[in-house]
Parts: sequence; structure tokens; C-alpha cells
Amino acid sequence: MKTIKVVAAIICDNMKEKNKIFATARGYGEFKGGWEFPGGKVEAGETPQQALAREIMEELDTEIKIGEWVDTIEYDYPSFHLSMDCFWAEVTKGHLELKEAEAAKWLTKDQLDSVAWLPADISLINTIGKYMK
Ligand SMILES: Nc1nc2c([nH]c(=O)n2[C@H]2C[C@H](O)[C@@H](COP(=O)(O)OP(=O)(O)OP(=O)(O)O)O2)c(=O)[nH]1
Repeated sequence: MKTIKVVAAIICDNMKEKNKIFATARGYGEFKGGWEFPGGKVEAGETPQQALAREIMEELDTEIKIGEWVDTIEYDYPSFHLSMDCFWAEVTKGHLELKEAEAAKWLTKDQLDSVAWLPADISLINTIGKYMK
């Protein structure tokens, strides 16, 4: 099966405290309406961090500081294998403008289960919850 290498940002209000994280709903394609973390496919020659900074600028017109690695999700969708590197992040410049997503929410730990996550993100949500206040 084909592997797609993706990076995702778990953008927090504050990387030390992690009171809230930023989730978006996909605005197009096969998974439209599913909730996820902003990011996308890594292009040839890019480091995960470079790909992530580029994707966040493209999707949200925002500059981020990328922090520690959170988890790498390996998930088999029917037509491809997803390998997704996830990093904590914080906004350094910009206002998280939704260029591609159809909706967005800041979620507290208690609200993590309140949106319909993409299938690959379910196990990630459990991990993230352990780090939040
Ligand atoms: N960004 C992101 N993608 C996710 C998550 N969970 C998940 O299953 N995916 C899947 C959906 C897509 O099949 C793939 C990401 O591809 P993408 O379409 O966002 O990549 P891209 O921005 O480079 O887009 P494109 O130009 O190919 O449309 O990973 C997640 O939390 N964040």
C-alpha cells in the first residue's frame, strides 16, 4: 500500500500549559467535515518542521514556533497508509485565518471528544489529553 507522509501541528494557546488546542474541520475532499490538526503532506527535500511551517502559512496565514514531537500516527486507510508526525506549536505571528478549513475551534481538555475526529486522529487525542491541563 502507498504510504503518505504527513505533518500536523497541535497548536496550543501556550506550549508550557496547554490549556487549549486548535482543531480545524476539513473544507474539501474525501474527508470533508472531519476534524483534524492543520498540516499536510511533506514534499521532497523538506524536513517535517519545514513542511509544517509551510502548510500552516498556506492554510492559516500564520507563523508558528514548532516545539517538541508529540507522536507519530501510523494508520491504514482503505486506499493508503498514513504516517503522520505531530508536533506541539504556538502562534508567533498571524491570526489563524481559515484559508482551506470550513470551521475551527479551540478545545479544552474536557472538550476533546466533542468533535468528530478523522479516524487516524482518535488515538492521538488520547495522547494529547494526557499532556493538557
Ligand atoms: N493535516 C492533517 N491530515 C490528516 C489528519 N488526520 C488524517 O487522517 N489526515 C489525512 C487526511 C489526508 O488524507 C492527509 C493529509 O493530506 P492533505 O490533503 O491535508 O495534504 P496537503 O495539504 O498536502 O493537500 P493536497 O494539496 O494534497 O490537497 O492526511 C490530521 O490530523 N491533519
